[in-house]
Amino acid sequence: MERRPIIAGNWKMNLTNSESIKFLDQIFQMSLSDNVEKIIYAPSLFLKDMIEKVTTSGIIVGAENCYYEDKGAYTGEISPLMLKDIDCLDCLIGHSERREIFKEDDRLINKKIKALIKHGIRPLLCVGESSSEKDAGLTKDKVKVQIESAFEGLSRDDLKDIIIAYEPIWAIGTGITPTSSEAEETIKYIRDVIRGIHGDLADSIRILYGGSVKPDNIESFMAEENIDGALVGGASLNPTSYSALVNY
Ligand SMILES: O=C[C@H](O)COP(=O)(O)O
Repeated sequence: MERRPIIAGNWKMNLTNSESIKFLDQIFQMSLSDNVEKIIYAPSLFLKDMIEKVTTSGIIVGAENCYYEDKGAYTGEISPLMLKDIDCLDCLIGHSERREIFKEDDRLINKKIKALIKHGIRPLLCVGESSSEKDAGLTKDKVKVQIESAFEGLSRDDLKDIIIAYEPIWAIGTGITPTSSEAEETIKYIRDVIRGIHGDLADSIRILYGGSVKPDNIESFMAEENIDGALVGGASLNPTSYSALVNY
């Protein structure tokens, strides 16, 4: 099945507001492939300005995180309702930095996915193993549990637009990556896990690879049958390298 590739940037806590606007001004001058879906997940503070600015550029702006309640006494959090109100219809969920530093577990991530879907916001769910889990041969067990817990209580129709990113934690920001065939093997396995839950949804769902993706290695990942794109941290912060990734 034909799946449109996605190149998604995750800016994390890096650029300032003025740098984010400068990034967009620069990228608007560059020619970007229409064959690729382009998403930038940005800090919540900049989302409204960025969404107003991207208009017809073909770039989608998403949030890096959100809470699962609509409103209430949750100091420091933002809700899916708030995202929807500013036309932010994409959100990263379960990034390993959220899981590790902010102690988010699979149950919380499942609640967040349900809340996003309820509001018509498309989640991009991150999964992946740590270095010690990899060394212990637990990669497949880990991603299976993460996918099954994230999908719990959700129908095939609920999940039709979800995007998955497989990000081995040991590859994030390290310059070390699995080979493209190792990433392909795990991503193919994730597709099989999805097939076990929701049948042929597995054929249409887009699964990205993330972890030290750069303009000089993107092609090898994109050449793999089951890898539908990349979730990129560091190399998405600069318009020149982000555009090189989009035009891989
Ligand atoms: O969400 C993106 C990933 O954490 C990858 O980050 P990186 O490209 O800087 O390794």
